[in-house]
Amino acid sequence: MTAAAPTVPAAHTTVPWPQARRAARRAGARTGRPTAELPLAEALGRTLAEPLTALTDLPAFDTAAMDGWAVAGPGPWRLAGRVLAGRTPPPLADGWATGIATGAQLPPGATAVLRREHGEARGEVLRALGDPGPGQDVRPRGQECRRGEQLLPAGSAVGPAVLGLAAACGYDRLTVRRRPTAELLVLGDELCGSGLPGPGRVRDALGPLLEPWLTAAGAELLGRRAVRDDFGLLRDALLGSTAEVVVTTGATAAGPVDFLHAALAETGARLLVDGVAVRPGHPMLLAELPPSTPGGPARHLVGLPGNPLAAVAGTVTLALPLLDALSGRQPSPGRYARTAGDLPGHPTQTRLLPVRLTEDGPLPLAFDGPAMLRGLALAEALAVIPPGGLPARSRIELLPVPA
Ligand SMILES: Nc1nc2c(c(=O)[nH]1)N[C@H]1C(S)=C(S)[C@@H](COP(=O)(O)OP(=O)(O)OC[C@H]3O[C@@H](n4cnc5c(N)ncnc54)[C@H](O)[C@@H]3O)O[C@H]1N2
Ligand code: MOO
Repeated sequence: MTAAAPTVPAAHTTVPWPQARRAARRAGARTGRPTAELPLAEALGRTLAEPLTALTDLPAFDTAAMDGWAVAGPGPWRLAGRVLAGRTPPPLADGWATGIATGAQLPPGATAVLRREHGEARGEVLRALGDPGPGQDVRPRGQECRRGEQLLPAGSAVGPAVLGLAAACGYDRLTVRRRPTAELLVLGDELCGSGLPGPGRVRDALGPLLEPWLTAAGAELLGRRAVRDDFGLLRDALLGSTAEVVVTTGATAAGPVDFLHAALAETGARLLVDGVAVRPGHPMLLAELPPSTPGGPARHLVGLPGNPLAAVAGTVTLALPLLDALSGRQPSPGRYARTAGDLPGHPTQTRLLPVRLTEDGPLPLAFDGPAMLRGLALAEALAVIPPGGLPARSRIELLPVPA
């Protein structure tokens, strides 16, 4: 039998947009995160749980920076042998030179590298076309870092460059934050998961959009479920989810079958954000769910409005800052640009506008209605227009779009 929904008004104690974003970050930062030690390739996209400290001097030995000759003392030199990369060379006595390759270890006693194009070898004698000063074209041991030196702080995102640096200084594994688990619940009887939309039927656009976006934002997605417009089914879906972050779409407003507020009240959830002064997306919400096991970690629910661009606004405002904090990432300083012309705003609410980025500044795109994705699909950012709008040449914040 279908459970009757208790009457819970969508209270919508609307907060300013910057405050909502901060609340989401704070909620995630309060939650302790377990760590995992993973092989380098698996650490990609995670966050460092500990500072990255050099395990060795870099370079680990005095290295030839150019192809040519390692020389000891001033020239001309007597020439003997050669050193290739990967070998351990014997010492070089004063007045001697030996052929050397870029990346090879400098022989003990060598004072510089003479580039091939700067020297002339005749038989066993090497002359310089201009004497190399001491240390010329040598990368001295420890030039980039010393063993034990901190290279990156905890909280740094692990991208390909961090993997390269970690490998260069001797890491096989990295200690990273475990990814927060997430589940996506797509609400709405009118939605269909395949084929053409028809009379009264709407294709679920948010499942395909949010799944990869949340994953790219650091979540380990446990699954996506379609939930019918039924109070009991929604309540049970919330109670049954084990995810640390439950993301719902739709049912945030006060329509006849918008059961999200009622279901949250029934599960004992605490609303942290209930309505935000932003267009689109104002009915978005953030709640703290009771732990799925007594004493377990805090869980959260992000309620995204059903209108697709409003859901995108909810994602950048609440879901991404929450996932960022849960992933242990340091707050990013943000991206900014200068506006070309005036950008009109809402009198009291922040506007989030899909824009293209041009040399002159961000340019608003057409088809930016709350139910539309056509503008967003061309957008390179969402521009943040504070209440009242922005005059030309203003600094404007840019938020990420799904990529
Ligand atoms: N009386 C009022 N009505 C509404 C208000 C309001 O302030 N007073 N706010 C409007 C705004 S703004 C939004 S946004 C929506 C939010 O509604 P819900 O979160 O309850 O979402 P639904 O009613 O379930 O759906 C709204 C709309 O979006 C379509 N939808 C839903 N899910 C999907 C999906 N996965 N893929 C594509 N499209 C989806 C749905 O079919 C509806 O057209 O409320 C307004 N109403
Ligand atoms: O917040 Mo609703 O976002 O505009 O359509």
